[in-house]
Amino acid sequence: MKYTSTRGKVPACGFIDTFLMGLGDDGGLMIPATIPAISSQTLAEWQRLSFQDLMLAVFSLYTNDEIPAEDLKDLVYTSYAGFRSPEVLPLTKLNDSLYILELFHGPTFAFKDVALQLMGNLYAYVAKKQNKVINILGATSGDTGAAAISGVRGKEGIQICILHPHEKVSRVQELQMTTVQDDNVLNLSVKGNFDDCQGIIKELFADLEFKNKYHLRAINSINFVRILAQSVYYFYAYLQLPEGVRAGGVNFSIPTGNFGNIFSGYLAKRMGLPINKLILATNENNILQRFVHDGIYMPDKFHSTYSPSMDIQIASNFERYLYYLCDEDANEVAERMERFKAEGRLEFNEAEREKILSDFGAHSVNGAECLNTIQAYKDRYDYLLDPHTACGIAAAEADRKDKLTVSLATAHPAKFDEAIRLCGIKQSFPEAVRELFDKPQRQVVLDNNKEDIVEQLVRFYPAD
Ligand SMILES: Cc1ncc(COP(=O)(O)O)c(C=O)c1O
Ligand SMILES: N[C@@H](CCOP(=O)(O)O)C(=O)O
Repeated sequence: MKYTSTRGKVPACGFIDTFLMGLGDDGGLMIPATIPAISSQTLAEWQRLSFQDLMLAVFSLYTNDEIPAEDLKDLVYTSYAGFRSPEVLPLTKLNDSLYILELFHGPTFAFKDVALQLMGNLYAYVAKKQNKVINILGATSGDTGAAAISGVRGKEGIQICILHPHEKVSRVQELQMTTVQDDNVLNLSVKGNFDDCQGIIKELFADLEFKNKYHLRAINSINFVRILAQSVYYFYAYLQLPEGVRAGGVNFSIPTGNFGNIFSGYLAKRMGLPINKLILATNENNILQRFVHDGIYMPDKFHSTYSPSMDIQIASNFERYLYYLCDEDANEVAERMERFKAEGRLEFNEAEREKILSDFGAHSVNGAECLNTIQAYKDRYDYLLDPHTACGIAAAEADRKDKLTVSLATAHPAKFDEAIRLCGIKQSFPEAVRELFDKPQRQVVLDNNKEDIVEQLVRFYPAD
């Protein structure tokens, strides 16, 4: 398996080089040159697999034996040993047509742990085996940062710096990141929003001299390994459904911000998983819902919402979908991304709009609908949704009512008690969350200014 970039200017490379490169060196996003096809017979054989073994089965189609099978097995089993559920990601039935896949049983209570525990171990493995310097640089609206830090804290040969938007993450998210005292962790709290943070790190990754001098590595979903690891749970959810129930294919509803999670579902679908529609749920930051319904991709005013992790305008992985929408024509993608940069919008033709609507459903959930959904599901099922998951559920109800849908629960409600309390619900926190409130914090607060951020990075990262 070789990997290439959506903009076509990166020479074909292998799995580990793709992992280390993160953002494509031509500014595009890395993707497999061909997507492996999973036959219905293979899918049937995967039925018996645990989540860990399914992860191994999927990864082995992509890793070119660059990681010996025994080592990969070790990495995978170690990564999920700390999850609080024996199934790792349990599937809960709410009613005959609605299931919830709980992705929040990892150490930081969000779906990001699924990929980032593994990526943390993989970085440590590559640092040791290939004697590589691993200086991770990431941007977060709250969850990626906490999960990435948890995946690498204290690990030899790895430094991690995470930018988060100052006072725009939940209290628990902030504490999860900033109470970590390990010397290999730096938290920069930037007076801006997530798009500002992501914009700065993308500029730094695109500056190849800086990227190479400081050995910058990515943990955000610009890194293809994030996408790949997340694609596995779509297979896992499907295989856990009773055969008779899933016979006509499955819809997935996905709370969406950076388009990484939903693109992982799209990858699973292209591999052959019988997915009918991917339902894209946004909050008021609804650029992606407008893209699906109006055929125009154009950022709008930034909104602070009850689901802060999805307060995103520029969705990184949109470019990966664009690549497939353009029939894998990298020159066309490069040209459209240039146009987007110059004009701030992209418009799609009739045929493309039809294609988009055949892949995705979409619903934008406002604050009242989000809180009403949390209240309704507490009353109806005694099930407490976090506000992001509530957006996914509201979208499933709006778009696919009574059609078999698996809704992804992307975070534990304890991370977003601000919204839960507004519903008049008092929840009890898991011990690992409760104890955060007594710990000292460590972070540097900065203006939204690239030079100040670079100054911090240069001081923090070992260079050549
Ligand atoms: C809890 C939660 N739900 C949903 C999302 C959106 O996922 P994505 O950015 O992959 O679209 C995020 C952030 O990524 C998140 O932290
Ligand atoms: N919601 C995310 C934003 C970053 O997304 P990523 O999937 O590209 O890491 C977060 O919680 O940080």
